[in-house]
Order: sequence, then structure tokens, then C-alpha cells
Amino acid sequence: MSTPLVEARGIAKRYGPTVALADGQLTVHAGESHALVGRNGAGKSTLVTVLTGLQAPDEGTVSFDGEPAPALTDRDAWRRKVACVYQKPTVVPELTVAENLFINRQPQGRGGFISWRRLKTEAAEVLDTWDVHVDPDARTADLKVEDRQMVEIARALSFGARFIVLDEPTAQLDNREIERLFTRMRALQESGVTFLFISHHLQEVYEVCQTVTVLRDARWITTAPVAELPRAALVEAMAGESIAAVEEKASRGDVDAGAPVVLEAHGLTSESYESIDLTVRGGEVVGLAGSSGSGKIELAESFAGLHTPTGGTAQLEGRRLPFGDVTAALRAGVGCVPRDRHGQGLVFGMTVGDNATMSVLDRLGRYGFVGTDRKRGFADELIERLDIHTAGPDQPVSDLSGGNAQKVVMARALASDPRLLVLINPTAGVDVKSKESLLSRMDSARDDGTAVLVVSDELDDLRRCDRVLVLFHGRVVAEHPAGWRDHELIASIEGVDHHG
Ligand SMILES: Nc1ncnc2c1ncn2[C@@H]1O[C@H](COP(=O)(O)OP(=O)(O)OP(=O)(O)O)[C@@H](O)[C@H]1O
Repeated sequence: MSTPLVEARGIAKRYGPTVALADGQLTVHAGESHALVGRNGAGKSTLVTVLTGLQAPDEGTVSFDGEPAPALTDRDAWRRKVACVYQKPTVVPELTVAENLFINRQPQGRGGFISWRRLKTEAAEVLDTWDVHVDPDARTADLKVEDRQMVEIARALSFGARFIVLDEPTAQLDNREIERLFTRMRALQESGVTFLFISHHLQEVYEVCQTVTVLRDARWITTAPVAELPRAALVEAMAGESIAAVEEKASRGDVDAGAPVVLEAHGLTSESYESIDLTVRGGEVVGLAGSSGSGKIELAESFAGLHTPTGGTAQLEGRRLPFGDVTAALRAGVGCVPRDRHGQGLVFGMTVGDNATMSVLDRLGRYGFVGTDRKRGFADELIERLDIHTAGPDQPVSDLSGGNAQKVVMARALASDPRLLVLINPTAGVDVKSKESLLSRMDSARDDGTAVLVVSDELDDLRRCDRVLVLFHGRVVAEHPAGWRDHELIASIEGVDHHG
């Protein structure tokens, strides 16, 4: 067989007592799209930091095309080999696309000054070569996520790298954008680009990859052509147990039509949506679906104080819900899993336990004093209930894997026993098994009579809802009671069965 483009052998990496990787292996051949999958905390991101030269492994070797990887300090040599496009942008938002493409290597004109004209022409050339339709003069912050990802890919390719790691690239994209990304990936693959694709959406692995590597508990488990590893076997490799145990079916009881209305909104309007009327009863789970510009996220954020309507009212259990104030919304009884766990969800300098319990400190102890044991016990219970992979409540949240950090956000939203639970893409970045445990937390909140509003691009999440409202250009255009067929929901999300 030909020399692999990338080969990592026996990679070990420890952080103090935590073994992030004990035996990481990866062999990627030129021209393939290779999936890297595993449960939250399995070691995927750790392997990527080693493969991209951001960290040296404690043990093991990496080679590219049969040659040992460059020295860690030789950043230019690494840039010519590999790049990773993360969920969080690595481009500078305030700069233009052209400036980002040539950051730190601007073409120089006469007298050593930066030649802005040349910079723009060369940027346009790079974008053109890789068929990226983005204005080089656009401010990067104004780009849509999919365009920002393409600019990052083009930048990596312009350095000479032909191996691109995509770390959960679909997490913030809607269905149509995902299809476009896959089309671009296939085209780039034909031009000789090789991808390592990390995703918790296994159907995507089957759609766009030819080979898959599974990590579990910090170890390499298997590498196989995707065609030879059916879904059940793949989940079993990831979870170490059979699929039946992982995906026990959810039972969804009917909502009590006489249950009291918990949330009632009238005529809600903002720059993102218009004239929205909405009611959610106790024990009811209402889904909000729509494409990325539909206003569904802003609408849900309005109830948690994260987005401010310009008109209309909302009442929570008969009391007016204050807008634009997160603390007031929390006090009024709203728990929220926000869309951005980095910006809105977690305090990264604090421990897992402090983050999970910070919204309920006043309830854990009187007069602001909280017994450490009490808090610890409460945090331990949340960690256990949500299956959070951590060394314990004292571990800083910044040390957690992405999916486990998301579970801490969920723990915090549930800790205050909210009357209304607002969940925005709650299962983003969460592995198959943890997804079940998160969704079953949603089910038990419903059983306790909580009203739940969930925004998601995941059909699996929306299937758990009693009804799904579809937004299109800021208006509710369809309502689907539970039991809808996938194609019906997708058609109304895409605006096919109505005239928005
Ligand atoms: N800087 C760090 N300090 C301490 N522990 C860390 C650090 N980075 C990662 N870990 C630990 O290493 C383990 C592997 O984490 P990693 O981020 O590689 O997992 P992952 O497979 O990418 O998970 P996810 O799917 O949730 O993103 C986890 O237990 C994590 O808590």
C-alpha cells in the first residue's frame, strides 16, 4: 500500500492525573475523507492538537508522507502540512477576508510597505483558485459561518497544506448549508485535498467519508472503510456496548390538554421575527425549527433575556416576563441552555461544580452561605445524572472536552428547577449515548410539569417534542404535531410548502 499521508502511532498525552490519550493511532491516506469519531472525552481533540503541532505528545510519533513531523517551534513547516478549522473562528473578525488570508505575510510593495492593492488581488486569486465565492473586502465578522469556514480552508490551502481537519464543522450549520459544505468537500477532495472529519452525527460520516477511525476511552479501537462498518457496529465500537442498550426508545406520553399554560406570548416582534403568538403548557415540549436566518434562536433567546423584543408581551405563569435581563429571567423561573457555551454558558475559570451550581447558590444555603459539602453533594449528583466525564466537581471547566462542557451547561439550566426550560441546540457536540441521557433529562423535566421550548436543527431532538413550530423569515408558518414525517418537516423548514 502507498505511504500514508498522515500517520500517528502510539500517541499518549496526560494532563496531570487525566489520561487524555493512552494509545492514539491514525493512518490517513491521500485523497480520502477520514472520519474520527468517539464519545465525549474519548480523546479526539487531543489527537488533533498533536496532529497539528500545537502540542507535543508524551509518547508516540507523527509523520507526514513518511517523513517525521516538523519541530514544534517551526510553525511555518506545520502550516504547510496541516490545518484545522475549528467551530470557533481562528480568523480575526475585525479584519477583511483579504487581510485574514494574508495575515503576517502581506505582499510587500516598494520600500517594504504593504501593498494593499496586491493583497486584494492575491486574495481574490486564492479565493478563485479554490472556488470560494466571498468578497475579499468583506469584514470577516459579517460572514456566515459556512463562508467563514471556506475562507479558513482557502487560507490553509494557500499555505500549501493539503490535509485539513474539520472539527465538528456542521454543528452550527442548517441542512442546506451542510449539503453545500459536503459538495465543497467532495470537489476539494477531487482536487487532491484530504480531510479528517470530526462529527457526532454518524449519518454524516456515512455521507461524506470513506474511512472511519474510532477512539474510546483514550484508545484507538478500530479503523475501517465506512462501507464495512454498519451503524450498529460503529455505535458499539464507540460505546463499548450494543446499540440496543445505548438507544433505548423514548416514551412520550400525551400532553394533558387541561395542563395550565406556563408561557404565553403575544405579538412578539424584533428585527429577527414578527407578530409571534406562542403558548406552552406545563409538561409540554414545544420545538422551534427553521433555517439559520429564520429567527428561531432569537425568539427562544427572548424568553431567557438574551435577545430583546421591540414589541409584544410574554407572561410566565400569569406574571409578566421581564425582557433583556438574564438574571431577572432566571429569577422569574427560566432555565436556559444558550447557543454559545463559550460566551454565554460557562465561566471557564471556575470548576465544574461551581458552574453547575452557580444559578442555585441562594437556594443551597441561607443568607448567601453555602455549605461546601452541600454544594459538593449537589454537584456530584448533577455530574452523575448527566453522565459528565470529569475527574470531579473540582476540575476546571476549561479542562473538559467540548461535549462534556455542554452537559455542564445543561446541569446548570436544570439546577434551578425552572418553570420554563429554554434549550438552544442542546445536543450540539454531544455524543450518541450522552444525547440520550440529555434528552431523557428533557423528558423528565416535562414529567415534572416544566414547560420546555427547544430550538434544534436535529430531527432526533425535534421528534421528542409534542409539537414543532416552524419559522420562516421570522414568522410561524407551520405547526406539526408529534408524529410528523421527516420530509414534511424539512419541506416546511425549507419553505417548500408555503409562501413565506
Ligand atoms: N487542558 C486539559 N487539561 C486537563 N484535562 C484535559 C485537557 N484537555 C483535555 N483534557 C481531558 O482529556 C480527555 C480527552 O478530551 P478531548 O477534548 O480530547 O475529548 P474529545 O474526544 O475531543 O471530546 P468531545 O467530543 O466532547 O469534544 C477529557 O477527559 C478531558 O477532560
